[in-house]
Amino acid sequence: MAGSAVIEEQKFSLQEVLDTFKLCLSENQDVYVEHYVAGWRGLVKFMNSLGNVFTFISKDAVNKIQILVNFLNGENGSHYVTIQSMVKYELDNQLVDLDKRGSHPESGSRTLLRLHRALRWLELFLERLRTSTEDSKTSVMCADAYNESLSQHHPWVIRKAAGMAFCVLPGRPTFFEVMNVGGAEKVVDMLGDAVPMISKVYQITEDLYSQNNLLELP
Ligand SMILES: CCCCCCCCCCCCC/C=C/[C@@H](O)[C@H](COP(=O)(O)O)NC(=O)CCCCCCCCCCCCCCC
Repeated sequence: MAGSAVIEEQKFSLQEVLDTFKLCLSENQDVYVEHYVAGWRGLVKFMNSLGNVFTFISKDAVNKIQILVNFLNGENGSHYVTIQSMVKYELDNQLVDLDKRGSHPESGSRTLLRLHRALRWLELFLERLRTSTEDSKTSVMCADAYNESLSQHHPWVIRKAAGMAFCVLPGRPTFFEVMNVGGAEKVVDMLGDAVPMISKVYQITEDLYSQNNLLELP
């Protein structure tokens, strides 16, 4: 029949995105920048599918992803394979502004730190989502997770804008649908699998930054 050759578009699934974070860890627990960035790309895609109000948030994430990809594909790319090698390389070569913004305002280390802080928000939000009930509000879960983490690093105006974005988040049923994982039970299973993985990547990065005194990079 004419027109019946429907092109099967690869449907977005949050499961695949969160699986990307599993690929982040090397055998000796180093974090691969390539997969870290791929995970964020998928999250941005998810966020954009929720509506235009979220583009001010995703734009910043996209910008930071691009900075890291440029390093990865640049002439010193071999130093940017893992977060560990990136931090070492940038510190050894004085490529990081440590106290105030100066000649290296967009180092890999400070750029990744911004995503790292956002990963903590994600971890807290997903854990709330996992343990939520039918009448739980995504906007409240999202705001609580944000206030407990990322908001502490944001000025008032950003906190205000983020708060407004949370208010227009779709409800739990729509949210689960867009995740495209299956019914609520499946979502809970998937999150039970994904959250510990994300926590692990978060913790390894946190320890690395803490050991090198990099948690407050400007
Ligand atoms: C699904 C709802 C999405 C809620 C997202 C919650 C996070 C709210 C963050 C608001 C950030 C506003 C944009 C501006 C940020 C920058 O000022 C600030 C500092 O950067 P600078 O030092 O270079 O100036 N940037 C940042 O903190 C990085 C923010 C990155 C945010 C990425 C958020 C991606 C969220 C992905 C959603 C996936 C949800 C999946 C759930 C099933």
